[in-house]
Amino acid sequence: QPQRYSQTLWNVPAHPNGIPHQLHRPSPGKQFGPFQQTRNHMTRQDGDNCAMNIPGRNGRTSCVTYESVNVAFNSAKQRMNLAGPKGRTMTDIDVDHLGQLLVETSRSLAREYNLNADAIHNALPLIDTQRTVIDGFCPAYLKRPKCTIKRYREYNGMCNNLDHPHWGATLSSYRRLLPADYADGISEPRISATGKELPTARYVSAINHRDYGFHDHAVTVYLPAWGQLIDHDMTLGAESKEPETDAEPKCCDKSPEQRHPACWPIEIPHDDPFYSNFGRRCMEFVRSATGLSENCKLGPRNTMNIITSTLDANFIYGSSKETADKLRRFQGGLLKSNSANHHLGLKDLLPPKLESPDAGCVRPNKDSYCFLAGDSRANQQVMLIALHTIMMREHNRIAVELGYINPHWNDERIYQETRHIMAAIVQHITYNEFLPMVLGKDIMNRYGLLLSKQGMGSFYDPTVDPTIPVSFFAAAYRFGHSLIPSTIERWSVTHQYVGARRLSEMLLNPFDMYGPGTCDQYLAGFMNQVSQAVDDSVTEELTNHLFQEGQNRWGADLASLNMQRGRDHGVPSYNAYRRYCGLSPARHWDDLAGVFTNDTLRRYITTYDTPDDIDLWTAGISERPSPGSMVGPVFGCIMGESFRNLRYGDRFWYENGGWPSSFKQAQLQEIRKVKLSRIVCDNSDNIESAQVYVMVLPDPKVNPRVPCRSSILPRINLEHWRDAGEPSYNNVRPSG
Ligand code: HEM
Repeated sequence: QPQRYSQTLWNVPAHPNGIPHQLHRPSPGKQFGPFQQTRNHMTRQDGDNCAMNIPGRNGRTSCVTYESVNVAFNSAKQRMNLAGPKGRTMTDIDVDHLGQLLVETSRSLAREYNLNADAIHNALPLIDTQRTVIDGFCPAYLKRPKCTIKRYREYNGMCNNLDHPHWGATLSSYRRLLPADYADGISEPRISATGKELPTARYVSAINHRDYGFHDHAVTVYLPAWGQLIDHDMTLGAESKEPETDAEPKCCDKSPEQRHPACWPIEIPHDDPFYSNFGRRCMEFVRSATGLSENCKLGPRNTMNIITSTLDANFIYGSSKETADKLRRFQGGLLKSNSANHHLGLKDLLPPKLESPDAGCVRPNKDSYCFLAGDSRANQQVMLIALHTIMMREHNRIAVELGYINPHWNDERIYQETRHIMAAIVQHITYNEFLPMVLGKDIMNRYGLLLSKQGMGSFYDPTVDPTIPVSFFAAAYRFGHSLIPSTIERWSVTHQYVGARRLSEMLLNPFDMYGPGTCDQYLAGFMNQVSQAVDDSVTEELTNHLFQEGQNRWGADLASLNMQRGRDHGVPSYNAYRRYCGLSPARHWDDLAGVFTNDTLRRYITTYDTPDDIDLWTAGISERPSPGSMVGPVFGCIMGESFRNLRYGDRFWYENGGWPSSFKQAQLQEIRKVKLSRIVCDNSDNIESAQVYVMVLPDPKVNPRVPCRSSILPRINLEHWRDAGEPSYNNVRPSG
C-alpha cells in the first residue's frame, strides 16, 4: 500500500488489522503529498533548474533549484574538508565522509528554504541527485549493478532482490519503520517533547535497570547465546573512526573543543549510585558513522549496516570475498582451523587472529592470540566464541562428508554448497527453536513465521525489503541484554556443575577456549544454566562493568549505550512505536497502567517528563510480556515484522522452491531435521547427551535429555546431495 507522504512525524497511521506495513521508499518521478519532484517538469520560477517545489504560505510554492543543491554540497565539501576515498573501493570511512557531506548539504538547504521536519524527511529525498554534482561522488556500489541469477548468494548480499539489488546488502542504510526523530529534523539527537533535554541515558539506566537477577523459568543460556550469534549475522552498526588510526575516537579525556565531531559521551549524574564511588562523570560514546541511500539522496541522516541483513551465516564466512578468502583453506571446501589440541584427541579450534591481533580482544601477552571468525565481534565473550567454534566445526564436518560423497567436486563447489547448507541451518534453527521461545505462537502466527513441516514453499515476495530496521538494531533486538546472567557456568560433559566465572572477567577474553576440555564445559554449561528473564532488570556485569579495564573497578554501562545509540540513530520514542504497532499511545501516565508493573511505571514517572519521551529500549524490555511470549507487544511487533521480512524478502530463503538456489525436496527435509542439540553433539569433543531443545531446560516429558546417538536427534543425511550431475548445478558459476 502506498504511504501518505503528507503525514507528519506525529501522525503515522497504523495498519487496519494491527500489523504495520512497510514504509516504502519513494520511487522517482511521483508526487508525494504536497512535495512534487520535478525531474521532467518545467516550473514557473526556474524552468528546468527546479529540483523540488515546496508549498509555502498563501498557496505560493518556492523552488529548490539544482544550482542551490550544488552550491550547498560544494560549500559543505570545502568547509568540512573530509578525506575522499583512497582506493577504488569505498570503505565504511569513505561512506561516512560522503554521508556527512550529504547531511550538511541537507542542513544548508533546510536552512535556506526554511524546511520543517516533514519536508526534510519527505521532500529532500525526492530530489534527483543524479542531476547534481553529488552524482560524481556517489559510489558505484550504490548505483544499479547488473544482477545474474546464481545458486549461491553474493558475500555482500547484493542482487538478492533483482529489482532492488541493494536491499539487505552490506554498507546499506538501515531501514526506517518510522521517520527519524532528530531534534533538528536532520541529525541532532532527540529531545523531550517538552522542548527540554531528555534525562541522560545513564540516569534512566541507573533508576530503571537495577540488577534484581530474576531468572526465566524455562530458557537456558543457549537462547541468548544463539540470539547474539544471529544478531551478528544481521547487524553491525558502522563506527565513526579516526581516519589516521582507524580506531574509535576517545572522548572523555578531551575538552569539548578537542573532541572528534562524532563524540557524544554520556553524562553520569554526580550522585550516580555506582559511578559516584569512583568520581566518574563521563562515559565514552561515539556516534555511529553516517550512511548513504541509493543514489546518494538527501534528507535526514542515515546510518549503515556493515554486514548483510539476511540470515546467511556471514558470522562464519564474513560479508565480503576478501574476508571469506582469509578464512578458507582452499582445500576440500574447508575453513581454516587450529589443530593444536589434536594430540589430545580434541577437535579443532578457530584459527588464531594474526592480523590486527589486538582488535576485538585484550591479550594477556604478545604470544597469545584471540580467534579469527567471520564476524569481528567473535571474541567479545565466551558464549559467542564457543558457538562460533562449533559452527566452524560443523562447516568442516559437512564439507568433509560432501567431498567424500562427491569426489568429483572441487574445493569451490564443496565450500559454496556447504556455505549454502549452513545458511539454511541457521535459518531453520532460528525459526524452529529460537523465535518460538522468544515471540511465542501468537506472534509467530500473526507475522507468518511458523515453518512448514513439509514441501517446498514460494515464500519469496520481491516487494519485501529484508533490510534491518533501525529500531530493531538499536533497540528491539537488544532485548537479549536483559537475558544475560552475571556469571557463566561450566558443567561437565555428564552434566555436573564445575564452576562459574563473572561475566565481566570474560569480556574480550576468549582465551579459556584454548584449555583442553573447556569448550565442552561451556557447551554443557549453556544447556544447564538458566538465563535471566526479559524484564527491566539487567545484570550489573553489563550496567557497571562492561569492558572493565585493568585495575579499574568500573566499566561502561550497556543499558546506557543502548539508549544513547537509539537517540544517536533518531529512533523515535516508545509511544511512537505503540502507535505504529496499532496500540493506543499513552497521553497520560495512567494510560500505561498494566503495560508495565506498577514499580516500573512509578520509576518512569520520576525519570521522564512525559510518556512521549520514554526511550524505546528501556520500555521494550520492561513491557509485560504478551501471552506465551518473552517480550511485550511493541518489541513483539518490531521483531515480528523484521523476521517476517527476513523470511519473505530473502530470495535465497531455504524453504523457497523454483530457483537455482533452491534445495531439492529431499534435501530440504534433511535440513528440517537439524536441531542445535545435534550440532552441539556432533561438534563438541565428548558431550554424550543433550536435551532435544537445548535452548530450553530439560524436562522428562516435553524436552527429555537423550543420548547424542539417539535417533531422536537425527543428523542431516548428506547422501541427498549425491550429485549425478544435475544441469541446474552445473550451469552455475561460483559466486564472487
Ligand atoms: C554477554 C553478552 C553480550 C554483550 C557483552 C553485549 C554487548 C554489546 C555491545 C557492547 C554492543 C554495542 C553497544 C553500542 O555501542 O551500541 C551491543 C550491541 C548489540 N547487541 Fe549485544 N551484547 C551481548 C548479548 C546480546 C544478545 C544476547 C543480544 C540479542 C539477543 C544482543 C543484541 C545486540 C544488538 C542487536 C546490538 C546492535 C549490534 C550492532 O548492529 O552494532 N546482544 N552488544
